[in-house]
Amino acid sequence: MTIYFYGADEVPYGCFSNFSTHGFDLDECWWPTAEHYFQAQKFAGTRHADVVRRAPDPLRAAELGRDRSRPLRRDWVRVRDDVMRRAVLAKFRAHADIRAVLLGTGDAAIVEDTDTDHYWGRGRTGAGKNMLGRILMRTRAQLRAGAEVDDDARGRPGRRA
Ligand SMILES: Nc1c(N[C@@H]2O[C@H](COP(=O)(O)O)[C@@H](O)[C@H]2O)[nH]c(=O)[nH]c1=O
Repeated sequence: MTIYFYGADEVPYGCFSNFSTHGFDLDECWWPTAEHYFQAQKFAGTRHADVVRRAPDPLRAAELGRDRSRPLRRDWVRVRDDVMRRAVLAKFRAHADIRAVLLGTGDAAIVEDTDTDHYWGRGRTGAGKNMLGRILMRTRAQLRAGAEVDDDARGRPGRRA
């Protein structure tokens, strides 16, 4: 089975979108959405990162992050997947309700269903890299493994893969 998502308002999988309003603490700051965190990291270490963090909504954060009149950090292409992994993990760690939605997808494939993004999503042809979907699936596996560790720590038998 494959789960497709895109719009943040879709039920039940809109919470997989980086535009969903599920904030979290990371790097000693509060981030209103994963999109705010992701876009701000393009300018990490500069004042503009904080401008992006304080954007009124994720769409504005994305606009600010995509504004190429501001220089991107030089290592962006190398670090962007890790930035996205950290954002997605922090988001799902912070919210039990959406963590349950993610864990409830079992082993289904998760795909960001966008025509326009061939890297984070499936892209126009469907052959896109789907990095956001892949990161969600990896996060799901990490959260599942973490739950097993917690079970063990409380002396209960943990499920093992
Ligand atoms: N969901 C969603 C988008 N997609 C998001 O855009 C981000 C990639 O940005 P960039 O690497 O700057 O092109 C990433 O979080 C991807 O999931 N873009 C939008 O304009 N609207 C939207 O509703």
